[in-house]
Parts: sequence; structure tokens; C-alpha cells
Amino acid sequence: MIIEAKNFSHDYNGDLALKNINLSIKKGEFISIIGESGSGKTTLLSILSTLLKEKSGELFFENKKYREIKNIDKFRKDNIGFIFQFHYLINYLTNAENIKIANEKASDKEISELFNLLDIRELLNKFPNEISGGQRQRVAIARALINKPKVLFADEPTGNLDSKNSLNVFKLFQELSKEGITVIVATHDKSLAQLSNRIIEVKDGQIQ
Ligand SMILES: Nc1ncnc2c1ncn2[C@@H]1O[C@H](COP(=O)(O)OP(=O)(O)OP(=O)(O)O)[C@@H](O)[C@H]1O
Repeated sequence: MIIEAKNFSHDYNGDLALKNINLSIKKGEFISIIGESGSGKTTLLSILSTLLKEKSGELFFENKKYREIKNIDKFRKDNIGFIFQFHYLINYLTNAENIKIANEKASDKEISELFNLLDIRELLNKFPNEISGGQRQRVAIARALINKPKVLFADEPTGNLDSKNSLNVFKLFQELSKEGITVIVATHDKSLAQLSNRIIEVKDGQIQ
């Protein structure tokens, strides 16, 4: 297992947001987390990805307790990629430069190979505000992949995209998981979720 969660819960100022979550995630799995607004998807993703600390219970990343990770920034940089609904690209840097700031050691060759893989090679030297929303999200995915993460977390990555681009992003996730990257996506879209290996439904802070 790459991630194991044992009976963890989380509250915000006493209001329970997640209750007794047990979860085992295999390396290379592509998982969709679905549920209504406010059900706890973002909280679940944030805790699994170490952005938020659980209030009780225990989580393990490759059998190591989250609580025992000493340098959390290094841990994230070495293991985890993030994609959000908004791309957070910097408009006054080219797309290639946006990737460089995520990994200053990345060579031009590595960056162009990654853009080839994502089928956006013609976008390398363009600026984020010169390309479409779907293309921007692909550049954001490139930025998340440049550090070769073991797990890619995406929170509503297709929330701003039309159906064609949304489908393309999910197909890309399928390809990444086939290459051994674990992909965990929160989405409102039940039909896109069908493209993953496993759907986890969250309701009122509990896994159904
Ligand atoms: N920072 C916060 N402070 C207080 N309460 C919060 C905070 N973040 C989330 N909550 C509450 O925790 C619960 C779960 O929220 P969460 O954002 O995880 O749900 P979600 O399923 O991702 O919702 P959405 O689909 O609308 O993004 C909700 O009741 C929400 O109001």
C-alpha cells in the first residue's frame, strides 16, 4: 500500500468534518472521491496529502507514520504533486519558466519531454494568458509532475473546464496511473469518476 489510513477523524473548531476514515490505497491506483458539496472531499484530500493534520487516528505513507515525517516540505517535494481547480500559474513567466520554479534543477530537456508526454509541446514558450483553460490545466499538471511524485492529488481539477477538456484530463490521469503514479482526484462529476479504478463516496464526513 502506498497510503493507509486507520480510523482517523477531523473537526474544524469542534464541528466534525470527517469521521472514522479507514482507507487503503495501492500504488498506481486511480481513485475518484465523490460527494456533495460540504461532504468532506477537500478535507479528506488535504489530510491524505499532508496539507492538513488529522485530529485523531493514524495515517501511513509507504508504512511510515505521517506524524513521524520530520521534514514535511521535503517529503511533499519528493513524493506528492498537487493540482487545484485554479491553475495558479504565473502569467508573466512562460509555461516552461512556470515549471522551472517548481523544480529549479529541471533541465530544458526534461521539461520539453514532459510537455511532449502531455501533448503540449507547442506551449513551452507561451505565457499562461495566451493559451486556453484546458491547456493551462495541462501545464499545471506538468508542473505537478516535474518532481516525479509518487502520488498526484487533484481537487476539482476540471471545475473550470468544458466537457471535452475535462475528459482529456481524466484520460491523462488514466495514463499516469498506468505508469505507476497513484492518482487521487476529488470531483463532482460522477461520469468522469467512472474512468478511475475506484470511486470513494463521502457523505456527511463518512466513506459510504
Ligand atoms: N477551514 C475550515 N474551517 C471551518 N470549517 C470548514 C473548513 N473547511 C471545511 N469546513 C467544513 O467541513 C465540512 C467539509 O468541507 P469540505 O470542504 O471538506 O467539503 P467538500 O466535499 O470538499 O465540499 P465542496 O465540494 O463544496 O468543495 C463542511 O461542513 C465545511 O463547512
